[in-house]
Amino acid sequence: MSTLKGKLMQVGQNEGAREEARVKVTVVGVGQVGMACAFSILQSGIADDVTLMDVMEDKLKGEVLDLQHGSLFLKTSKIRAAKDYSDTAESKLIVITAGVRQRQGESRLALVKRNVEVFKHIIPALAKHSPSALILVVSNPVDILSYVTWKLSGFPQERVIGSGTNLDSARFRFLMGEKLQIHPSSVHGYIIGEHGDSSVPVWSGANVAGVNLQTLISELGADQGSDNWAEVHQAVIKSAYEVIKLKGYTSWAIGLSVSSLVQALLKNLHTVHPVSTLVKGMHGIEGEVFLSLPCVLGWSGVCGVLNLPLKEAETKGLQQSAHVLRDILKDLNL
Ligand SMILES: NC(=O)C1=CN([C@@H]2O[C@H](COP(=O)(O)OP(=O)(O)OC[C@H]3O[C@@H](n4cnc5c(N)ncnc54)[C@H](O)[C@@H]3O)[C@@H](O)[C@H]2O)C=CC1
Ligand SMILES: CC(=O)C(=O)O
Repeated sequence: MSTLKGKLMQVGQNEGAREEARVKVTVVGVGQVGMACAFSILQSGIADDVTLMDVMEDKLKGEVLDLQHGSLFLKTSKIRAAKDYSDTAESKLIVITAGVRQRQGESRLALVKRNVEVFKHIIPALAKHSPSALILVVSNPVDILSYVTWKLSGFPQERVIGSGTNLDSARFRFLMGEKLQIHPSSVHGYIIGEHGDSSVPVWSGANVAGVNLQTLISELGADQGSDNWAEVHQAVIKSAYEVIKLKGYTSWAIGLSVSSLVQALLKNLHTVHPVSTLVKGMHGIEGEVFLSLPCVLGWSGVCGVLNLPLKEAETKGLQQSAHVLRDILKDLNL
């Protein structure tokens, strides 16, 4: 007997093609950050298939259903829940947000032991089912967990990317913009190093429309500066602590920032973003460590790392950041 579908239309020969996603993105962890990332990625329309995964089955089911009910307003043909790792197979990009988050006043680095254990479970399985994927790590401490992901996946370094200081740099540009009353997209500046307390502001490169701000105020960023610009970096460091104190977690800004990275990667944009990558051999850093420097992002992952002409104090700050992270890495038994 003919089905309603059969009566409604001539079914094409390649009917199954809708099932074959060309660009599949898996988001692991459907907590506050995972859902903000998933929502921003869906809004961008960049993926044909967004697959979500979590150990909390009901929460996962509920989140996926809720998103599916919004399909009418989206341009992603498949939104699904992964029952097991095989459902994540053939992902082009995997965003990892699984794990615990900071409690009020807790540092990102304090999460390391708990989240490394989570990663030991999930990374080998994800890598097995999507051996050609790019992995974008968001869980904290993101620099440490990017290194852990690189080791556990066996992937080449360019395919493991940490969201790193992309968010810190967005906060930096927002805060500088507030002081100058200019939109953040027109205020340029990078935070490099650890996504966290030892991050380094590159004051020497801060500019608006190519006008280097340190040529206007040479002490820009120094404690004794006229406008107290040093407070801008302090505010960047305090941002997460402040938001966590007020609402319990951070989510929207990281979701938007991850979505912009996902677009750079999947659209092969070759745009430059401060993300966490293996920096061994750069700026006098000898050991294997992931931290953020401006990277060119495209279809193959990190396509290049910029050689920033840093001032001496900035290089020292970056080396100190590397030292903080190396100290933690040496205690991990991977
Ligand atoms: N890199 C960055 O800039 C930022 C990173 N984060 C980090 O993102 C992470 C997630 O934060 P939230 O979403 O707020 O936490 P959350 O507690 O709301 O969600 C975490 C989710 O991970 C899931 N999960 C735990 N173990 C899992 C496993 N083995 N497999 C699959 N899912 C698993 C949990 O069930 C939970 O749903 C934290 O580590 C947080 O510190 C948060 C904001 C910014
Ligand atoms: C929690 C965190 O890492 C952030 O919002 O920066």
